[in-house]
Amino acid sequence: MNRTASLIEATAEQPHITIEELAPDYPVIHVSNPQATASIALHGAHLISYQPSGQDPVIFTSRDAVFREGKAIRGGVPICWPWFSAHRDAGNGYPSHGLARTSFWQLEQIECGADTTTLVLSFTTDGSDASWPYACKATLTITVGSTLAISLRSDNLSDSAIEISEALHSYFQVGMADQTEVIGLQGCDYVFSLSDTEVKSQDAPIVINEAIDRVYHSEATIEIADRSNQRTIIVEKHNSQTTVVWNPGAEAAAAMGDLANDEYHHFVCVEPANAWPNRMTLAPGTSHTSSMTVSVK
Ligand SMILES: O=P(O)(O)OC[C@H]1O[C@@H](O)[C@H](O)[C@@H](O)[C@@H]1O
Repeated sequence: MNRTASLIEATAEQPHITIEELAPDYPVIHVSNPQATASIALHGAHLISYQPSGQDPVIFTSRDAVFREGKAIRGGVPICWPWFSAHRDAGNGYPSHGLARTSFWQLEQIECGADTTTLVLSFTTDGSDASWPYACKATLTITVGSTLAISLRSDNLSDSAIEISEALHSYFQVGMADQTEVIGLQGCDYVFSLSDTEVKSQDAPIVINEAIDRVYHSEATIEIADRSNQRTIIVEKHNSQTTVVWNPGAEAAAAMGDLANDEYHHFVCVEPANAWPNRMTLAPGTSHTSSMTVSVK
């Protein structure tokens, strides 16, 4: 039985769930409950849309996104795990942002409540991949309701300590990025991407009016003030000590085959993470869970 048929069978009794095959053997789980709709690709456990009732979509996915095994989806909430950004042996050509976002996950559980739908998905490594010779497990819990909650648990299943970095690489939809402020990182230290070592301090809310790629040391709640849509997206974090803010700007966007040229205007990535000085060291048999809750006001 292929992945789509298995998912259709496993979710047949679930009232909020329909399954669509976006590409051969590439299923997407659509959620529709009284409070919101959402879609999650089994590939990467990748949330590709979230829209609370009566609101514009909160999550952006490119109209040029590619849905194919081994290719990361442009937009949504890519799960960067078990490493964020370049692999520590980047010279080996290992993929950016970890193995999990370009692999199929397992659906473990679905719970349909009155107003919420919760999905639990997992991805396990057995140590056989040269880029990640460790046994560990990621468990992602996504709750779709009037708010969106996503938690990522990392379990070290091996006999030695493992260093893990991660991000919930969320693409938030905005009317116009250059009329959007990211508020909440004032006073925090940051670096320009992870290749830079000079630490700077953020002195004011961030306006997304040029290419930006900054990694902040911060646990703070973030507000994305979208002036053109007259709404604010609030990102609350738990056990996440890093926040990445990214938008490619015009030039880099034009070079990306899976992002239409004008689309960089319509999202900002605010990524709850544990990276940079906040990589996690998990002792054998231990776990760590980080999470975010997204709401709109
Ligand atoms: O193109 P990718 O692999 O999805 O990465 C997009 C961006 O993701 C951000 O998290 C990184 O800080 C950027 O450096 C990177 O360019």
